[in-house]
Amino acid sequence: MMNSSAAADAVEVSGLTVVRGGRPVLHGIDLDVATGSVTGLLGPSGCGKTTLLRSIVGVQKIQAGTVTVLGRPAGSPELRDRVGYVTQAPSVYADLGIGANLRYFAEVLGAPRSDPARVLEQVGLAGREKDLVGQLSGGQRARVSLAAALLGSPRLLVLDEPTVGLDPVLRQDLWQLFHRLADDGVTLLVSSHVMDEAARCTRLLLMRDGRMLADDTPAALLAATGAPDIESAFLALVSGADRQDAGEAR
Ligand SMILES: Nc1ncnc2c1ncn2[C@@H]1O[C@H](COP(=O)(O)OP(=O)(O)OP(=O)(O)O)[C@@H](O)[C@H]1O
Repeated sequence: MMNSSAAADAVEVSGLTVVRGGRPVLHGIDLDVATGSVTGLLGPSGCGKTTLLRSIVGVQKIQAGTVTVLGRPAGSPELRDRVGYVTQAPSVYADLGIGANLRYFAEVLGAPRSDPARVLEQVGLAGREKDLVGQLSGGQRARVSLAAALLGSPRLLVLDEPTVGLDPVLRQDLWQLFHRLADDGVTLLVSSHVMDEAARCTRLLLMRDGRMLADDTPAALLAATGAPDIESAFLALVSGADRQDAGEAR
């Protein structure tokens, strides 16, 4: 079914179950990501964040459940230029310059010719078009990958740990960019295992062991747990879940 309402959720996941390498990795996940939100996906390493993002982008084989993105089944051809995805590994060519990379991806996507200059400005790399990607720092390379994902002005941006390896000033710049994009109606789903980034999100999904522990605003999570920060709130939710599991096992 096609969503016609602008207020509809950008992502709707129901009963999502994924098995990788013969092991269950996601156990029947349900979640919605509101249009125009900056939603943080947080949880410890290995809890399934990347697998969930891959399912939303449509590159992950799923065993059960449904994933609907901008009103279409995840991975539909119509979503190709409406969803931007930045993986943890840089997805740009090391032996090409920044400008050549962006012009190539813009051509493939059919994005406007003015887009490479626009996205370079957005990620703070204007004037660096000629720099070879292979000679950039890790953080600069990550920003080129982000710039490539911004080509064609996608309506949903799925970013897997986009701020890893960035200094605090760049991290702040990027979070400001995320909120400017959200103000324009773009939806951002951003994974991180750094809990101090949580406060920058309008909504948080807290994950553990392939299950969703919480889906709420940062303020509501703090209020519900009485914790002073998101890291403590997460730990409180984990010990609550453990107590519940132990109770059910008895
Ligand atoms: N290609 C693969 N084949 C088999 N199992 C995999 C594969 N990739 C990931 N897994 C397993 O799936 C589980 C979830 O991994 P995933 O990468 O989704 O976690 P994550 O929360 O994104 O971790 P991180 O924060 O370290 O990136 C892990 O137990 C991992 O070992």
